[in-house]
Amino acid sequence: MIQVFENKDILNKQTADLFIEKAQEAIDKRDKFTVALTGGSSPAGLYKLLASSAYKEQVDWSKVYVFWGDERWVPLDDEKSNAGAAFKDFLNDLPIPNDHIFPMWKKNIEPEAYAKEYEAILEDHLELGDIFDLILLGMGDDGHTASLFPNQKVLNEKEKKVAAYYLAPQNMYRITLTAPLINKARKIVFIVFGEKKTNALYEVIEGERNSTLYPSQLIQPVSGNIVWMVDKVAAGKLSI
Ligand SMILES: O=C(O)[C@H](O)[C@@H](O)[C@H](O)[C@H](O)COP(=O)(O)O
Repeated sequence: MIQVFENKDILNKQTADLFIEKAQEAIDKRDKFTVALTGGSSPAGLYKLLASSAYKEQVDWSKVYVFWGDERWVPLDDEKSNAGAAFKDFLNDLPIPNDHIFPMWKKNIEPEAYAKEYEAILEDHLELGDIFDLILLGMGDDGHTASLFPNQKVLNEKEKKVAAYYLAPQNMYRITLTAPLINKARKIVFIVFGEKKTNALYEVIEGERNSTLYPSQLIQPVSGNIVWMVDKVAAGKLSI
């Protein structure tokens, strides 16, 4: 499903409402809510809203478990850290127990080894070992999502739930949930806005099927429960 909003502010508000709804539903049914956050700049507005007084009281944060969809392999105090940004944007302001928050980075360990450790963490906390209640995703202007970048071997990963690899064009390691794991989520929400995304969004949604070039095409949850929250500008080339 694609939902097009007039602007980024309305998009963020609707996404915050959806987040709250999914959190309440999961807590009512299973007494916990497991969410994977996205990095990059797209979620900042959403995160700030969730920590604002209008939203904060609507969730029992003590039952929330926070993971990430992907991470740049840098310490949390590095400005490139997805986890570091999320702490600043909202996690520091919410009463989530520290041992419910699982950044995809740890010191004194190699990224590949931590990917294995992260799989074990997921197995301990997710229902049936791999079902997230909600996964938030952004999309790059090249059509990547999480750290599933065009032309990378990780796109073919079928066994691992979490993979780490050296991303040569960025000269850094990336760690990411793999597409098969992401696709098991109960609900996937993409957040996409701005004119830099217009072309890639068109290719991903309506272009030829080519997930090597447009990895976001790999994201098709088994539940069928995916929603693209997009603004009018990003949706500019879509036929809807
Ligand atoms: O670590 C990352 O870079 C991401 O998680 C990545 O997949 C991001 O969501 C897109 O690149 C969109 O980035 P922006 O939100 O900055 O446009």
